[in-house]
Amino acid sequence: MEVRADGVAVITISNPPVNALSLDVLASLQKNYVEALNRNDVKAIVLTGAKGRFCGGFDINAFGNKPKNAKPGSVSIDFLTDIVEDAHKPSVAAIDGIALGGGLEVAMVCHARVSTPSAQLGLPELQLGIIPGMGGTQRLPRLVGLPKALEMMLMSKPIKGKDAHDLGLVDAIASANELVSAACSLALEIVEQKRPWFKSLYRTDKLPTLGEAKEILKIARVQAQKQAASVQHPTICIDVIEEGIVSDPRVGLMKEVLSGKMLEESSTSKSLRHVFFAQRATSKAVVEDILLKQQIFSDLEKYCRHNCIFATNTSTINLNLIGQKTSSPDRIVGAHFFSPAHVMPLLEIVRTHQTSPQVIVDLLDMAKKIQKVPIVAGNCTGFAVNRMFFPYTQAAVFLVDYGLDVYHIDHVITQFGMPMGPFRLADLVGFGVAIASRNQYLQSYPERCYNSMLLQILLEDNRTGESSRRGFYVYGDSRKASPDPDLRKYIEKSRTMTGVVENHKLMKLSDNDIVEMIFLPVVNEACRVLDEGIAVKASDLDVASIMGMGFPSYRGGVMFWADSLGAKYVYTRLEEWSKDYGEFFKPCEYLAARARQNASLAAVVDGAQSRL
Ligand SMILES: CCCCCCCCCCCCC[C@H](O)CC(=O)SCCNC(=O)CCNC(=O)[C@H](O)C(C)(C)COP(=O)(O)OP(=O)(O)OC[C@H]1O[C@@H](n2cnc3c(N)ncnc32)[C@H](O)[C@@H]1OP(=O)(O)O
Repeated sequence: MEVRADGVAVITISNPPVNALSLDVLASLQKNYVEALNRNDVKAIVLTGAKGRFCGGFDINAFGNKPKNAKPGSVSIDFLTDIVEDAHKPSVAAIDGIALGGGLEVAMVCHARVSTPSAQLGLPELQLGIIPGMGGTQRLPRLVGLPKALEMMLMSKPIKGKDAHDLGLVDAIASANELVSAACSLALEIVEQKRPWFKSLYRTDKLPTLGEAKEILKIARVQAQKQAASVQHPTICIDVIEEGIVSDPRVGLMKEVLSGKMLEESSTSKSLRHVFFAQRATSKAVVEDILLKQQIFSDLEKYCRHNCIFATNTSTINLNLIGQKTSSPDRIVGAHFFSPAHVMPLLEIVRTHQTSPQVIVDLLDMAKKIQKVPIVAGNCTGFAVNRMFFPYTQAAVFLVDYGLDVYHIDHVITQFGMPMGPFRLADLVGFGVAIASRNQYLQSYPERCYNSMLLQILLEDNRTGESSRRGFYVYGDSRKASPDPDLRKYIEKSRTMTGVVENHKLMKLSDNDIVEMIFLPVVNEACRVLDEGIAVKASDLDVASIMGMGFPSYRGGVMFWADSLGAKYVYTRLEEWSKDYGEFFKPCEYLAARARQNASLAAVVDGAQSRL
């Protein structure tokens, strides 16, 4: 929320890629609204969406995952109607891109709407086997008339902003650049009583007489029965609309809430929501299957132009293998996005020895166009970021195997500045992915992997991380991670299987020692990445660590931070630990050379030839 000098509070919904109303977003929207309504420096409110999209509706993932104790109507009635629509300050929706489902419903709760001409406005809930559940069944007929509202809802048919303006659903049209300022001006005109202050729920000027309404609804029922006899939600939608016209719009709101809750639990809605996501999954991450990828690139080569770039978002398959069935190795390149791709800014552009410089330059250009931060990496298991960070979790698990507490380690690493500790991250990534990646590194760098049984043991007991609500932590309804006392038995089993016993020296490590035992092996591997030419320069690895792994930017990135300790100090610590705990900590030659010359890790020094 931003409060402008003219007294308008602009609240922006931001939840890429479609600004869906997740439970967190709804809670945040309500919190910001209450704050705006209470602030003396706020006269009016404008609600808009980030990145050219107002809102794609309620978060479809949230269906079936709502808090068990959620009061029916808490959003539709208590918040949207009683707080927003009945507020003593006007709200205006500034709509660009999309206002669909709950997104349009929230816009209709506002006292006016400004839209770009091409925006899509609609209530497509029936495509998901449900009905609008934030007041749309009551407000849409009162804004566009009953016949048009029935068509938009029963056909799930959106309309464009310019048509919505003709219908009276939208009060003004503006270009994308002028949208928010136009909405602010309109809001202030309402405050100054230069424009009417409408509450959509109570408008009647667009409604037909009761008799006409009953006739229109009767015809709609017949059509709904003809078009979709095997499902009930279209008829229920008509019943809810009718309730609000025959009785009272607030009674209609409650009927909408209760009907929506019942439909949400129906097998029809569960099936249609599955189809919604399944349709989008068909175009997805082709699995990490080397033969399938080889075939795809071989087929693409037959049909694409001679200068078409063949990029793959692989994170573990050797690129040289992917292009094996093509005669265009110069056009094969890796484009490794970090999950979630629509949020994480980093893009690893991975070249083989045969990738042409032009392809690299073209991808660097594309990266900028899609607002990503590119780093160029060489082709090896894990490329640059995942390669240098593979010791991160392994070092943390090593410390747990030898007696340290999982939750204390996560706390220390979070205090150091990471967004979350290695064990919370492992839960988020999921143990299946973590084990698959570890096996790749075991295969490529066996001499310096620490191979614990802990993850495997947890996975075998169906503890897969956050997705199964049990990993290193346990997870409640709100995704809150809580320590799990049961974890101890898995750690004991892991120690027994690997013959490891608690180490009292390690158990006395200071917090700073814990940070260094986890991050200095990462620095060591980053030095190898530089030594092998996988990364072009140390500062690229600083950017990669910050943007790919969340390393604290105020420490300059992983290599800059290591330089603040000094190559000699880093070398000495690793050398000590390798004597006590093995090859996992053994410092590489690149680091040794710089320690000898007390040089920066970014420096090119004589006498330190790459072993490649
Ligand atoms: C505070 C505590 C409260 C507790 C109680 C809460 C009670 C609340 C009761 C609410 C009742 C329901 C209210 C409402 O009426 C119901 C709805 O709003 S249902 C949703 C309605 N909206 C839609 O149906 C729109 C669906 N989406 C689309 O049509 C298209 O995605 C699009 C928006 C037109 C964009 O199209 P494209 O650009 O082609 O992009 P994609 O389709 O590929 O989508 C991109 C990406 O986004 C994901 N996504 C899209 N829409 C949603 C969504 N609504 N929810 C979640 N995710 C969505 C889509 O899956 C893609 O994901 P990816 O494949 O990239 O992972």
